[in-house]
Amino acid sequence: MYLKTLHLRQFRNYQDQKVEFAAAKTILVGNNAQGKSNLLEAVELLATLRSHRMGRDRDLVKEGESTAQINATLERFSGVSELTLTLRRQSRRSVAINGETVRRQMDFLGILNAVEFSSLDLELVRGGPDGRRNWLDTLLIQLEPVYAHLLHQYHQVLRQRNAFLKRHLEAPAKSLQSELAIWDAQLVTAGTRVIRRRDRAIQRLAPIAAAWHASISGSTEVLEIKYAPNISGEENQPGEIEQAFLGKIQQRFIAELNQGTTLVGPHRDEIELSINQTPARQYGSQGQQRTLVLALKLAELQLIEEVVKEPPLLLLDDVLAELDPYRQNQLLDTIQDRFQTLITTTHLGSFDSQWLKSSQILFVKAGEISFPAAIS
Ligand SMILES: Nc1ncnc2c1ncn2[C@@H]1O[C@H](COP(=O)(O)OP(=O)(O)OP(=O)(O)O)[C@@H](O)[C@H]1O
Repeated sequence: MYLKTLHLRQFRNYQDQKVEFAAAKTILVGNNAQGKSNLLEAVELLATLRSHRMGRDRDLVKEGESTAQINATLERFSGVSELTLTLRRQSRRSVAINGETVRRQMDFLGILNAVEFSSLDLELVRGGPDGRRNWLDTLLIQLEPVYAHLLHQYHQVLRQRNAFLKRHLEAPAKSLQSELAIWDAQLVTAGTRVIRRRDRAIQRLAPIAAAWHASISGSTEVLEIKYAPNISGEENQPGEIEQAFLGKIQQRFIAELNQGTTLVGPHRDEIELSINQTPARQYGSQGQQRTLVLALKLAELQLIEEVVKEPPLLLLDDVLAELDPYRQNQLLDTIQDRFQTLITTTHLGSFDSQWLKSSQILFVKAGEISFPAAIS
């Protein structure tokens, strides 16, 4: 797929900026805090309706304005689409395809696909499980857009069940059992859907990531990715997972009442990353952790391409300079011209001259983009 144009209006620090992408690779150059990452974030939002920076919609709208809009023209094998995302400071966002408002956000997802790779991704190894869940969920949304809806349903039930538990913190257990059973049933149904999809995604991703990892590390290290659901067990049939889920809720009933929160379910899942059978967080150097994250990102690219049958976009936010020349080349060789790639950097010095020649270079300064004459 190919992103032909992007138009940002009152988005972050952009007032009204159009960009035409004229090559498979675009390098955005500028000092810190000029708007390079903001532009990648706009593309990420079109792909997933999420931002890895976790901002609220009102943070995405330019200061002093009430509405922001991101427009894009995207070319796919099936034809050209115009995508529009409108963000509002005070009310809900809306999306449109070819000028027609789409009521269900999941119908908007899956048109533009992108893999984002930024220095924040190192937190996948070093940080807590919520970052890994979030990463997997964002990938799943692109692999099967209906997942966005399933996840939303689960979180809705979870919020309501938590509110119920909090309201009845001091109540005697017996008096709550029958009402709680209604929430339990909904939590189990919605949660099982999430668990099964996460499990399937990791099963597909893990061997691809392990192969990339072996190739980058020269086969000296073995990467293992394991889904460690909060509802553990060998079961993988929906009925069996539901049974195990309910059983665990019953076990933790008193603890949940005491703490006023839901202690069981996929909101507590973990995705374990290990190298040579040691948890990756403890394993090693920053370089090894970077190799792992690079392998994950290359696996995401490959898996999305396999599933959607078109190469997704790759968004590289200030990460090339952090990779050593060998890993840089590994990444650049993989990309070639197959994946349209947007790259941000503060300086062009670290780029291979061949690469620079075949790339479109844009300068970003204070929310404005200039298109310089070709660099020789
Ligand atoms: N809602 C907003 N309204 C106006 N300006 C904003 C808004 N959100 C962010 N900004 C501005 O955008 C700038 C940050 O841009 P961005 O994160 O894209 O930086 P960058 O060019 O990628 O630089 P770095 O190399 O530091 O990541 C900051 O100046 C910030 O004040």
